[in-house]
Amino acid sequence: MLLDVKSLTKRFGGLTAVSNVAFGIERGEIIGIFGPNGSGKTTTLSLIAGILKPTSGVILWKGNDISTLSPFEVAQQGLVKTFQNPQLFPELTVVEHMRIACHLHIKRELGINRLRTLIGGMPVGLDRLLEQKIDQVLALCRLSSQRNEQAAALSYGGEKMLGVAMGMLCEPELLLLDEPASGLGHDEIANLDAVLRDLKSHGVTLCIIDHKVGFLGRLADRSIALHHGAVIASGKTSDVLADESVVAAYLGKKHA
Ligand SMILES: Nc1ncnc2c1ncn2[C@@H]1O[C@H](COP(=O)(O)OP(=O)(O)OP(=O)(O)O)[C@@H](O)[C@H]1O
Repeated sequence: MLLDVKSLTKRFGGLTAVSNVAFGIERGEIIGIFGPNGSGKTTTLSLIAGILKPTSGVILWKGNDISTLSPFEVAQQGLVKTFQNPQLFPELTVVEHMRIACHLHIKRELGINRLRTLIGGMPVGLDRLLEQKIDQVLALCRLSSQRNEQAAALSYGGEKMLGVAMGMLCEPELLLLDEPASGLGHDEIANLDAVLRDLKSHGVTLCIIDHKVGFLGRLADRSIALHHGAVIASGKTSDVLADESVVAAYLGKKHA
């Protein structure tokens, strides 16, 4: 098991946002997390990514508890979270954003101590390697033709894809995606679907939260459904989406 979440609970004062959640992720799968607004999806991803600390429970990554690590340390382990709305610099180009995102890659490649020696400039060859890596990831994310465009010129879908591409430069083993399809049109969702399948075929394990049941229903091998912070169904995605309690949670009991 790559990731094993056990009895995960997060309280904000009197509100229990995540309640005793347990699930596992195997290498190479796409896992979907469904749930209506406020059901605890983002909180769960933020706990896994180290952005929030659990009130109780453990998060095992390859058997080691990572629940007390900082987001940076979690990312170094190979778990990277993308944001629903990536914070971009409007005047910087796509490729300049990618270069900024390379810092973690450099640290992993050379080790933190070696990074200190880079302040005076990169070792010969490393910059070329990084540019190659950037080109590969831009191609994978269908952003090559926009490499020299300013972020301000990107569509919303392009901005979100750049967020995914920047996450990919951290070389994730597990990429956590927070609502990658929200706000996207039909063609952009089809493009996203193709990119995420390509990432999977390149060996990246994906954990995706989204409201778009059609999109995630097609993509996710397995899913969990949350309601009021608790898991109400888990298993094969089609079974989870057909589950009576999941339908009731989304549409209200009288429609279920
Ligand atoms: N930092 C916080 N402080 C207090 N309450 C919070 C905080 N973050 C989230 N919550 C609450 O925890 C609950 C779960 O929120 P969360 O954002 O995880 O849900 P979600 O399923 O991702 O919702 P959405 O689909 O609307 O993004 C909500 O009631 C929310 O208001």
